Amino acid sequence: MTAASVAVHPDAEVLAQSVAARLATTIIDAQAERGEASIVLTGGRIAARFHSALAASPVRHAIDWSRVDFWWGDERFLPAGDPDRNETQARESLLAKLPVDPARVHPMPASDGPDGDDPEAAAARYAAELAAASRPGHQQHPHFDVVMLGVGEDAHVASVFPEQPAVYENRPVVAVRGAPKPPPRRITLTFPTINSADEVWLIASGGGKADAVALAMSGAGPKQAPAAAVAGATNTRWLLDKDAAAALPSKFRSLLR
Ligand SMILES: O=C(O)[C@H](O)[C@@H](O)[C@H](O)[C@H](O)COP(=O)(O)O
Repeated sequence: MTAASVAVHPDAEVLAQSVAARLATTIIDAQAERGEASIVLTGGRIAARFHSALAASPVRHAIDWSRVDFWWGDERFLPAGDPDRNETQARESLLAKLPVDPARVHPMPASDGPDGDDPEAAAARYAAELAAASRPGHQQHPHFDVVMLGVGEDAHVASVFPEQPAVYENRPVVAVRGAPKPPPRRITLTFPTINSADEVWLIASGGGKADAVALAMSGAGPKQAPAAAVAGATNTRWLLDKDAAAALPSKFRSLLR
């Protein structure tokens, strides 16, 4: 597992702008090397902020958005278009503002989709979509340049919550029932899929995340702190604002970016 780096930003707005810039550069570099990029989006409030920052940034014009694949790390199992779906929020804050290729936007199925109100079938469908896009030698999922993850107050990432079955899963995508963060039914990538990415970014803002960040960085196990169990093949980055870093040892808090 790669060693994690920590970047601490003065406030949520600077964090959002910094993540947007880092995401743009990651996509630009991937396209320079391979002609395309593949990123995994997350949900939540800080994600909405860095999506909006990227959508408004002049650097967005340096990217061929038609050659970016967009996947999701998790989704709330709700009807298509529901305002609480991560897909809905990502389309509003980012995708609708960019010339993306609709065929390269891969939302997780909705509860009124082809499998109806069956999250297990929907998870299996997404696993099949990931497998269909897989690269040689990696039968279950495509290459991901970066998986972005918000961090919950309980140290969950995606929809892998402490003490829940998804923590132990080896299947690439699973249904979640009884999630402590509403809505209770979700679909989520699991650790093996998340950790196949070149980079994994854990992005947290606000004092409410300080204990979760400190717990995850203090050597807690995946059952207690799922955020402790994710790592990129090349880089793992904690991208924080000062408030979210407040419970870390002081050496980290001095890493102001
Ligand atoms: O579906 C979800 O709820 C998200 O994917 C979830 O993992 C989120 O990223 C964290 O809970 C942080 O959310 P906030 O940034 O809003 O605190």
